[in-house]
Amino acid sequence: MNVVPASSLPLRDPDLLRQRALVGGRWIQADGDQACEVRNPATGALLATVPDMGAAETRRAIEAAQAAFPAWAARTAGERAQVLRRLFDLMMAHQDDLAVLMTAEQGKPLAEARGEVAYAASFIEWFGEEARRLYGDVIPGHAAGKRLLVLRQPVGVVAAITPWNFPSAMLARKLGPALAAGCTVVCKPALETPFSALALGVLAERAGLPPGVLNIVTGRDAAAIGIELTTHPAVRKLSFTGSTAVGRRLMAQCADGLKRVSLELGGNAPFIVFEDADLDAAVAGAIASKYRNSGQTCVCANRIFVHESVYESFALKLVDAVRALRVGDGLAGPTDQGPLISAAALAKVEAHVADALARGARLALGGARHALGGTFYQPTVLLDVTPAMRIAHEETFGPVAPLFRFRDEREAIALANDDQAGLAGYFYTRDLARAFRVAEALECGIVGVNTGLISTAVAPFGGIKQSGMGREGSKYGLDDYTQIKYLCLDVGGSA
Ligand SMILES: NC(=O)c1ccc[n+]([C@@H]2O[C@H](COP(=O)([O-])OP(=O)(O)OC[C@H]3O[C@@H](n4cnc5c(N)ncnc54)[C@H](O)[C@@H]3O)[C@@H](O)[C@H]2O)c1
Ligand SMILES: O=C[C@H](O)CS(=O)(=O)O
Repeated sequence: MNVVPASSLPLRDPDLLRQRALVGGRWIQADGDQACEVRNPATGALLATVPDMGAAETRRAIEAAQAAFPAWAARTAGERAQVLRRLFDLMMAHQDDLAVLMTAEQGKPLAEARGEVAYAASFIEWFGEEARRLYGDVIPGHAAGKRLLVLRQPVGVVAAITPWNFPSAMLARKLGPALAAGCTVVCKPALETPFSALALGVLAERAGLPPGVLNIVTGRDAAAIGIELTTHPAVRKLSFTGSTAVGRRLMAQCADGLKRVSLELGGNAPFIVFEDADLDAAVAGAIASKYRNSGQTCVCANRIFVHESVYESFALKLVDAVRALRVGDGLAGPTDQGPLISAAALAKVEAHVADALARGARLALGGARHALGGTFYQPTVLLDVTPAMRIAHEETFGPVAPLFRFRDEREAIALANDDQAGLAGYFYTRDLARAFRVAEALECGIVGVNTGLISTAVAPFGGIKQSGMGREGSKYGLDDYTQIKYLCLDVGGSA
């Protein structure tokens, strides 16, 4: 097996590239020493391997997390906060190496990868601070001598399953609140992108996280690992980020054990350009929202609705901006767009474009595989798209901007809400009254008004309808990892 030696990646700290899983504070192989290959999606080169684990190793990871829970939960909030602060500092100190690992395994531009590392680290920082403010309540008694207290306690062992598109941030968005609350974690990263998670495991150890508090299992049989994570009685909560189909299945698997579940699922974000919009700002917002991570983003603009009176001028401006995007291998030089994660992802993008063109859409730019080959796809703009096309109701997860027309505000809202997804929505207008009307009418969990970038650790991130439940980030993000305990004390009547 011609494994690309770790030294072939420009890492200052090669130890961050781990080819072992983390269970109970030990870096281990799979029980049968079998391993999975991980390849660079930009070049197809073999990067390294990770253990091909299954139910047995996952069970041991859960047992390690269970054993570590009492001591970690008993640490003071300040002690947990200090460990999280050290982890934040280490992530930022190793930002460049973590970004190289991410671009190598996921393909995103290096600048975006650096940005994701900082974004991921901000969740660790934010929840390290929030750990100290995990307040309860004292409630005025309902009867003489009664004293009522409300405690917020950690839920216990948390199973975290994360996707490949933001391999560091999607894990940190769970690790931050879970560890801050006093929970312990068993994480299963996507097989396409395990190294970002494993590198976080290395830094967590260096930050002083005790053995067994964070466990990371890898393997090609996600279903087998998932069944263990969703049915083992010691797991009290599942936090999942990924497709709606898998989220639905995992929620069902958690039902028998009545495990707490939070789901960050698929999106189909509308991006509405009203007739009074600042078109240059709207184009900049559309580029930022649509083409970030080559369109492989849950909150990216998946449907762009433009008022008929500005449709042509917006389309011309957008095409000019998309034409300037630099496509390439993020480790070979400055780029704005990388490869898609897999051949299957490429096929879905091609199918959406073909279906739209077959049903009457016009191609304004792109529309074919990129000359770089592999899974690179040309940044694409489609015109005259209608709700009859697949691209209107399926998450494309690729660099394709489909432009729809609308006549008035009522129609725009109806078109935007005509979907089972409800994660993010965006619109551009200069009218303040309209901003509130439309923001309140959109059926989604996150709304960007005159901006295409909404993601931050300080705000609640999550969707409604088929886009999931629960929120990650913000003070609300702790709710998913804590449970309320009510104490009723009878301290006796007056002296
Ligand atoms: N809402 C959000 O915050 C958010 C963020 C990122 C991605 N996503 C969504 O994730 C999807 C893309 O990511 P993906 O392709 O990795 O999604 P996916 O659902 O295929 O995989 C997500 C994770 O689940 C694992 N998995 C797959 N089948 C499983 C099973 N049966 N049991 C246990 N684990 C299983 C995968 O190995 C991976 O780790 C898109 O739909 C995107 O919108 C949502
Ligand atoms: O893909 C979904 C991620 O949540 C993207 S973001 O970076 O959090 O916006």
